[in-house]
Amino acid sequence: MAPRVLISDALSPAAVQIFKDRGIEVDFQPALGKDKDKLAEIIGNYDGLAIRSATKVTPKILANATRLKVVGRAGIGVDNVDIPAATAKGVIVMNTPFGNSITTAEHAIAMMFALAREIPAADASTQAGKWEKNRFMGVELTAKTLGIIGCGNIGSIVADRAIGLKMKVIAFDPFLSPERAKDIGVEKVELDDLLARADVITLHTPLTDKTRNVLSAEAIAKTKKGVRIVNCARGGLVDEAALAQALESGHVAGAAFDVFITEPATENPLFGYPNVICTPHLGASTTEAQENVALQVAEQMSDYLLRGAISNAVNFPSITAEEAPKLKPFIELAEKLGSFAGQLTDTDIQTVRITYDGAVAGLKIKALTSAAVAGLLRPALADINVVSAPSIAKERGIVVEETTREIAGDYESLITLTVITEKMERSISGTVFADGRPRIVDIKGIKVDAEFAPSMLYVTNEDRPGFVGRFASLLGDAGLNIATFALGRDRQGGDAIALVEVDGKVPAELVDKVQQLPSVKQAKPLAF
Ligand SMILES: NC(=O)c1ccc[n+]([C@@H]2O[C@H](COP(=O)([O-])OP(=O)(O)OC[C@H]3O[C@@H](n4cnc5c(N)ncnc54)[C@H](O)[C@@H]3O)[C@@H](O)[C@H]2O)c1
Ligand SMILES: O=C(O)[C@H](O)COP(=O)(O)O
Repeated sequence: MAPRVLISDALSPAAVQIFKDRGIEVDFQPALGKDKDKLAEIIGNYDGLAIRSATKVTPKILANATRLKVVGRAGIGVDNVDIPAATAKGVIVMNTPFGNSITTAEHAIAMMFALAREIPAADASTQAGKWEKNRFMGVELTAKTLGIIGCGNIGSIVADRAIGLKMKVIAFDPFLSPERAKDIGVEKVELDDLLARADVITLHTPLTDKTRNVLSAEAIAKTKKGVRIVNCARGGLVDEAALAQALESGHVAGAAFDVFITEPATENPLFGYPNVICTPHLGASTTEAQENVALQVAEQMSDYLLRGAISNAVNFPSITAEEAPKLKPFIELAEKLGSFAGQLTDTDIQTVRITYDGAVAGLKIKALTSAAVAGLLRPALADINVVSAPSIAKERGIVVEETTREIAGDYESLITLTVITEKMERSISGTVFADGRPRIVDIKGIKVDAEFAPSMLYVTNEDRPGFVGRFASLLGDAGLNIATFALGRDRQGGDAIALVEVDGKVPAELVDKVQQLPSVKQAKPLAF
């Protein structure tokens, strides 16, 4: 069945065409994002959801999203998506981190000019027939100091444009390296220094617990009298009420805001001041940027839904379209090794150790580890998948350790999964043969050679004569046909393992009977 995607925001129709061209069914309902009840009602019909900032992907929406595999944000900020809830549900969240950066940087520069020359007010006055030539006295930007808070993709483009305008650019960004600052021609400063020196301050950070109210009343009080403030990043970076007071007192000469604490902003403490300019979250709204982000998100979502390739996901490592087919059989192996161990482990798991030997060590092991953990926990938690597994393991206090050794041993690639509980430590190893099928090659240090089958019986016993005959008779008496039979032992008369593939489900009574055979230590049905 072809995957189905819902576009619930005003994306460029270019996205619709991409989905169609890739063979994906698409519903384009650009106003639906604002109707959360309707969205919750229909989201269960879709494998993918493409959004901008109007659609809020809440736990309630996700709870109804039974088929959803991917949320694609045609833009940068994913603060309208509950990432932990999406991850817990196994939904990939991806964005397009660069497609609208230039456009947004240009909006910030436009806002700075509009503030410096009071263009909106002058326009309104002129068109009202007033010709107030003496009312509007602007400031020149050349040689002024621009303070950038957050000098990432957009901040550094703003810096580049401002340098072109002959401004002095200073930046506060704890993650900006001195080398990068030098490369882009900005002076890296501390926040207080920026506040004291900047004639114009522009914000370009995401909204996090650390950046919320980065321009608080206290910070605004430290700014230069006559400062102008531009926010084209996120509402909440500036304390709007404190800024309104500073505008009132004349300490701040003007403010230009594209983003607000509450959006859509129909009322706001900043509204009504003559020296405030507001736009309705238009930073990314140019034909070019919207085309970029729509095309990119549709390509990324299609690649994931059709080929398992992951790019720009905020909750999973990237997997390219070339890597995806190489990873696929090892993801299956890792998940099945995890499942094997999970079906045999009844007590609380403390640690999972996964070792990658040989060629597999060169692949994206994060994805393989996630698959192994998903397989391991699935017997206890049916809904888990590779996306949600790491966070669920963390939540349960399970330590996940990974080791890679690129030198191959007996096999070109080998994955060994070790589960440690309070009472025991159990390891199982597997590989992928040339036919692409995963095999079990070692259980608890005992060599075996078996495929993972839909119905299996796993038996550990003491290596004594007579076991195989009695065991096979019990299966025969129960009318259960043996498809394959793998045996292994650590030494003559030591510990032995039988891994048997059978046609049909293993009845519980049969498991009890096998368990009672002399020399049997454990009998357990397994399903893959
Ligand atoms: N108005 C719009 O329409 C619009 C459009 C695009 C992006 N945005 C927003 O613009 C913002 C910046 O986007 P970007 O693509 O440049 O992001 P980015 O991740 O490239 O850059 C963000 C920068 O902020 C810095 N930062 C993080 N925490 C900080 C802190 N505590 N103090 C100072 N700096 C800090 C980071 O180190 C990084 O360099 C985001 O909030 C994004 O959502 C808005
Ligand atoms: O984070 C972003 O990309 C911007 O805020 C743009 O949001 P929009 O797509 O709703 O215009």
